[in-house]
Amino acid sequence: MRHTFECEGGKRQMGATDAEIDSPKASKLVSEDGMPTMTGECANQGNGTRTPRAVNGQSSSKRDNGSPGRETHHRRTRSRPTLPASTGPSPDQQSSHEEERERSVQEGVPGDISPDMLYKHLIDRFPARNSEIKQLLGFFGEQTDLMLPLFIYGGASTGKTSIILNALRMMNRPFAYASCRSSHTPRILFESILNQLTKHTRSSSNNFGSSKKCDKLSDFLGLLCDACHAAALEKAGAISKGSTCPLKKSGTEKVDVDKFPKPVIYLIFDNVDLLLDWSGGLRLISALMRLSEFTGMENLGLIFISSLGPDAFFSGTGMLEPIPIYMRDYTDDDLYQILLKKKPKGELYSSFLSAVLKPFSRVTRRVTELSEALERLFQKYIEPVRRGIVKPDEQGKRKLFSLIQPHITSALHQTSSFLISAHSPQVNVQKRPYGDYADLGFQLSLCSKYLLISAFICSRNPATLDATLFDSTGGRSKKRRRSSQTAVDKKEMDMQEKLLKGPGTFPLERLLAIFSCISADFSDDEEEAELALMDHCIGVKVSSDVLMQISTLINANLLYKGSSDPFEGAPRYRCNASEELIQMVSRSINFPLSRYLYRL
Ligand SMILES: Nc1ncnc2c1ncn2[C@@H]1O[C@H](COP(=O)(O)OP(=O)(O)OP(=O)(O)O)[C@@H](O)[C@H]1O
Repeated sequence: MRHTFECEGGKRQMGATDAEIDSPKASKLVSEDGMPTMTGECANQGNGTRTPRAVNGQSSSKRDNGSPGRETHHRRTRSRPTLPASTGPSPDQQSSHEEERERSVQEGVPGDISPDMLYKHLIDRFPARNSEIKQLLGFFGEQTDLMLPLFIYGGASTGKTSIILNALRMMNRPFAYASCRSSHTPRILFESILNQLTKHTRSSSNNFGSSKKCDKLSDFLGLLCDACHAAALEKAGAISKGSTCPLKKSGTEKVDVDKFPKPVIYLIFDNVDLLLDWSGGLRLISALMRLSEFTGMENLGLIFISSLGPDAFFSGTGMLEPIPIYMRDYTDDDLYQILLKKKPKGELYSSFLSAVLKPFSRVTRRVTELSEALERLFQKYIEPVRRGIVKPDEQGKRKLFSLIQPHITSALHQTSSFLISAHSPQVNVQKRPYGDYADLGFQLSLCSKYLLISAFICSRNPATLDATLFDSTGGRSKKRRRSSQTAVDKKEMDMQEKLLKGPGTFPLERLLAIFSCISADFSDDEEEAELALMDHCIGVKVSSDVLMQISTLINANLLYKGSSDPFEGAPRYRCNASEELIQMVSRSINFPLSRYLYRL
């Protein structure tokens, strides 16, 4: 089939996100000055030959040493409009986290940018991601280079989405983005992609409707071909405006587009791990992976973003796996660099971070959550400097630290309670006033409640006390020795230090041992059946049931499972729940928590 197009620049910005496109206010983003937001570009290969990308991520075109690509065409600078603070209500409205992310994506985008500058800008914007960014830019190559599907995976808030979207925006590549979190049915997912490719803005004038109704994959394939073709033509039109490009024609003269390589249209599917919970989700993702094959469009750049690794999707399916790119978790040093970057001229912030980051990063390692939690504490920290009571010199910093110390523990507790309520829809604490806690019907099973309490005890108490608190039959030792004043002082200091460090980690065996002790003594008639099951579970061989409950607690972010210790070889766990929450859980099952907690 031969296609023709008119050599005119696109009138609107390509690759707008769900939030932009679906928002009633999105039209503002498109072209406030009535000018096209795409830059005039000219493909470096005007001879119609395509450049397939090598699997190692390097385009077959030559690259500068250490740089992700080579400048081969001219770009015009164009300022980009910023996303409004609130995108207003829309059927596809994204969560505040996603809105924040979209805003960050829009941050100062230079227009006329070489691959070297692009790389430098990205590693500056996203510290601790140098190698991943280099790898990614290698896969993108030039704008007409074909790309194998990419599978970007890693933990929450590791920059997977922001880095991809930032890179594509800065390269001014055409793309459509859909998150399976906000687009929670196949229909919304398909329509969101089509809306973006066809520049359709949902607004009151079209009753917030999509460009096309599309709830079947077969319909999507057909409509996607047309939408991508239109987007490619628009991009090629913009390319043809470059003065040295063989595509350049004057006015509205028709050009045979099949003679020239089509620009790659990138389709980004975010949070695809959620597809595993959709009925037929696995089939859908395997179809999405093969979109190029099903539509016959080789110029599709498919990018899948997931918090689960490829094994969760492709293991044993016989499917051709996309190229995996792993975004590793951030270390404390990485988090320090990232947070510091957000505070220019942050000398005081640097010493503040050195003092408090460690305990907070044990509660959450998500960049946005960490920076929000620390910001509140930082305001307290610098208050004496603002009021002129303390000077920001070395001595002053020590004073500031001693002043902030008493606030750290409560800030940690506040943060962990807030995060638990935010991450666990079942334990919806923040919507209830404090007095209602006792009435909250926890959706946790009895077994999970005991496990959670056991985890809290493990995290709170030193392991050396286990033998004192729990005797071999599961009972509690009532013996208590009187302590001297010095011993009490030492204990107090130890305890303060422990609280400052945040909840401690423990091995699975310790959790199960304490679980077995505390669950043995407490039962009533109503709970007998479940406890009987528990007794069965905690026999010599721990059944997979208990392990499943543990993994549920991990998924709800109530329990944290670390990576394996290189010496012990087994992962260590930590309880993320606040004392307030654990007390609530204990009350709900009449468990005498205070008897088991190490206090002075
Ligand atoms: N290396 C980094 N430097 C600066 N900011 C970062 C970095 N990594 C993540 N962030 C910030 O963290 C926030 C979350 O990032 P992003 O949404 O891209 O992560 P994600 O891995 O896609 O998360 P999720 O899996 O939850 O969707 C964004 O505000 C982003 O700017």
